[in-house]
Amino acid sequence: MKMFTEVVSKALAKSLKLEEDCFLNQFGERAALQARFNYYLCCTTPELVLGLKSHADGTGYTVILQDDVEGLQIHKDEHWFTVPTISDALLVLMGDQMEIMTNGVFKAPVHRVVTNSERERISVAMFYTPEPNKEIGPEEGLINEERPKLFKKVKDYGDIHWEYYQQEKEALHVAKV
Ligand SMILES: O=C(O)CCC(=O)C(=O)O
Ligand SMILES: [Fe+2]
Repeated sequence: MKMFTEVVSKALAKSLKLEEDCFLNQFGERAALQARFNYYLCCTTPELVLGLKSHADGTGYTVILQDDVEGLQIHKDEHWFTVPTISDALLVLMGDQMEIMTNGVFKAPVHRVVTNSERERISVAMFYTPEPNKEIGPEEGLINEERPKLFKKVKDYGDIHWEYYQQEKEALHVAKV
């Protein structure tokens, strides 16, 4: 997985015409990679019960492996879109900290998981987060007259995000200029 995050972080940097190690440098040598196994039971009233409430991740980015049962949905333009399941594919979902590092070019999508009455669902989410105590902030190359600096430097943003998540609040405004 470490190798995977290196490849992805470099590709993301190159796609924005930035120096390829810039995000890896922000994540730091001791960047954290934590896995969570999610098990969603069948639910007889899926219209009433969510598997996971709506949120944006506090990570740098999250790598998700889904089984063949749909359930993950992304919020865009006031609609929920179901993410298709593709066998053996890894889904890379931007987290708030990539939104900060890219000065808002990449957005951390709000997402949720719905339940279904016929099949249980399992997913593995790997949370890739900058190393503890390391300051991260917008890449200089993504700040200009048209796109002024949108975010301040922050550290341990994952902890701040968790506090807000518990209270059902979004945390990103804390990092806004
Ligand atoms: O189960 C999924 O597909 C997504 C899980 C998720 O969003 C999370 O664990 O933060
Ligand atoms: Fe998530």
